[in-house]
Amino acid sequence: VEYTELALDCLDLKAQEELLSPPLTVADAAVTETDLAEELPLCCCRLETPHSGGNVSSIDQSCMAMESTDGMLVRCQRRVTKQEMMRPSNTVHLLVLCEEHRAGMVKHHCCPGCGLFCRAGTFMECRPYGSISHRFHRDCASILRELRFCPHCGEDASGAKEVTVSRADPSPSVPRSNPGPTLSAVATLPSVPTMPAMITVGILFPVSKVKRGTLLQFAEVWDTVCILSSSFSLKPKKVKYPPRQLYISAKEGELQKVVHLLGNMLDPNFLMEGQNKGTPLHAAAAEGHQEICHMLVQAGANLDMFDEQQRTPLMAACENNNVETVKYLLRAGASVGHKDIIGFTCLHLAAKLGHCDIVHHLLAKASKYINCQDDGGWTPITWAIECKHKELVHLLLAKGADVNLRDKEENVCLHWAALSGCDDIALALLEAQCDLNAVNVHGDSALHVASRENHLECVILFLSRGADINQKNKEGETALDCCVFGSKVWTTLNTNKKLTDASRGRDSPGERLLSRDISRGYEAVPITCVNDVDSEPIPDNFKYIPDNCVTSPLNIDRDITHLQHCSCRENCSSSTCMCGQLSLRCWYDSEGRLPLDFCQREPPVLFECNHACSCWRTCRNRVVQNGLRARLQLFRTQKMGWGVRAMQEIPQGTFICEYVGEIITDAEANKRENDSFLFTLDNKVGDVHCIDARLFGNVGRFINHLCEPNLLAVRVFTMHQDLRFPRIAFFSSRPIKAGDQIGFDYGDHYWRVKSKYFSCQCGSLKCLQSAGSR
Ligand SMILES: C[S@@+](CC[C@H](N)C(=O)[O-])C[C@H]1O[C@@H](n2cnc3c(N)ncnc32)[C@H](O)[C@@H]1O
Repeated sequence: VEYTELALDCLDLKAQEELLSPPLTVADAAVTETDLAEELPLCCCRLETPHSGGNVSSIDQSCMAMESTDGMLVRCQRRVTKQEMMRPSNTVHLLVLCEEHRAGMVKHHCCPGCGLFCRAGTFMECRPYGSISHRFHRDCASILRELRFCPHCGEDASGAKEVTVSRADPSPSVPRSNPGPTLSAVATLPSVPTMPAMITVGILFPVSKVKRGTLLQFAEVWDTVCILSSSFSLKPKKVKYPPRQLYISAKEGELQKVVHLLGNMLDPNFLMEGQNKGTPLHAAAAEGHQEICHMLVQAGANLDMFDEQQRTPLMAACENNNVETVKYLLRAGASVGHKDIIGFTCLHLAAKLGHCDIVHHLLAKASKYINCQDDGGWTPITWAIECKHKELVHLLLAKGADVNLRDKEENVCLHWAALSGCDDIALALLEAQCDLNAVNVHGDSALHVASRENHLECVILFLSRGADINQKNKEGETALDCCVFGSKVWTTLNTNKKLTDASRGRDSPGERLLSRDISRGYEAVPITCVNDVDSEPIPDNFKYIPDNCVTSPLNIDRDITHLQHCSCRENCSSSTCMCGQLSLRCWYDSEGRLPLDFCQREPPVLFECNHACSCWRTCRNRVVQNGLRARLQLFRTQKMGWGVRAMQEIPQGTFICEYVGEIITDAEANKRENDSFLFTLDNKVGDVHCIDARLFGNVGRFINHLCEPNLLAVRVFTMHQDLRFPRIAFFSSRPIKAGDQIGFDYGDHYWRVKSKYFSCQCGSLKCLQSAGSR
């Protein structure tokens, strides 16, 4: 046997094709190239297929075997004597072989992964029956590793050893301790027409040499693979691969194989059984192979395909902290807001695992999901707290995470910090206005939780910030009752209780929490009720409702065909958005606020996008319909009965709440005895109607008149556009500080009527309606 090694730089691709394509193309064998692919990875080494006629003669036909010999690709040139065909792998056509290579097949010396004869070099060898050695390449076919059995005999491959076979003596094998470089079955071709018995046609090169760090253009790689694969007759569309191969190659990072398989029309959206029915894109994203992700996307992979857990490829990349892949998928348009089977978004996954960079990129792309709740009501920051990812907690706080959102058990973030015992996280949460006295469904405050968990630092922090030592949960237990008797926590709580009880006699009665949520969970954020003024109990002479209601029919026009609607395909914020040409003009900025120059003297009527629009439910022109988001508290005022105050800083233009009640006719309003909760829908169209919040209402019914108002009432239409019935929405007319009472101007007409009975108690130096000012 002679070997001729050729320098790579003398290759001429056209000559290569001419040289090798004709003898390696077995056109007549196509009929037998059937379902063998389905049977892989077990070999067909001893399966002979009679040639089905045609013009191949033993005189002019040379052997088609290809060998891998010490990293070189070598092709046999011997004459064949028998017209039987054999198939070493499903990656190659049926081959006519010389006697020596037929014998090699029978000995299982051909790798079923790539179809090369394992002549010399480093291979895996399985010896189930002592003498016969079954050879295959360790990294050649990922399917072999995946299935973990010898592709020749099906025996457990854990017994297989890596061996080095010398060129001179192919039979003895030596176990290797240090595996050599990974080989992939791709070769380049020579241009010299030398025809010895064996001819070297190129070198096998490691997959790792594939260009990294840049996204290869599909066409570039595809061309390369088409040319290279011609050496094996791997002509696109002629070989039938199992569809799962694409998933496996995508997972293994085999870029060129992926491109080749895509060229063979393997479905990029194939759902892989046993792998959560993920797609190849899931696999590549999970492993961080962004070049492969790109190839798959180019070939039509669905970016937002769900697996069995309803997770997308972006989620897989986030979970595995593959920052570059996440960035690629986001640029390609993957959706950030998808939820999996337990309500997790990408942000939840990244936050739970403490992947700061990923969270940062996700928020840069779509900050609106920062407070998205999973099926347990947990937001990304809840997970970050629970898992003690301090840096991430600070990042999420800086990006505006809401620390007072309640989970399904009505815990706020502080409860979870108390449970995890992270006092520095707890401190950051208190600085971010997390409610220290919030209680969950069990009536437990954060102090209860920290005491029960024996977290001394948290207990000290909460007490120093004024936590109520005497607050009882639903079992009637105080924090002191929850901790271990005699522990340091117990001593601390006990001392604090003695001091608190001793000072109680001197001080005025403290603030009483009358309700942790007057909306009974109907609003997205709870509205607490407190009284530190008198003994008045919580107002219970009305029914809290989140939306307007009727008690007799009013025939509101809800005909969908009567709705003005937009045709925007996106979120109504682009320069091409057509809403501006309709009454649906979007007034809201990217934060959902009215602009600073919004006309407060005569506010325009707002039309938000609706269900007849083409835009998404998440479009920018929807704020009031998304409901109350500001943190409010019902409190007992000194002179105006109940009032409402802000529990957070509120920038100008923010939607605060709606004035909700029973919609009635003007005639009905005139009949009603108590007019304290009437709001006239003075809309100048048809009959006049009012909203009466006396019997049915929301938090808006408790908002008092202020002569220096910080609220502005705006008429808004959302899901219907019957002009007789606008919704009344309050927006902040100036910045509001946490703790400030909120109020609007009841109007001169109101005070002309009411001043006979009482005067304004707003307490402002600029009060216009007090007894003294009239
Ligand atoms: C819509 S309710 C507001 C909630 C009310 N404070 C309560 O306790 O139910 C309106 C009533 O509140 C009282 N009120 C509101 N603003 C006031 C003000 N500036 N001065 C005095 N009373 C006021 C009046 O009794 C008025 O009829």
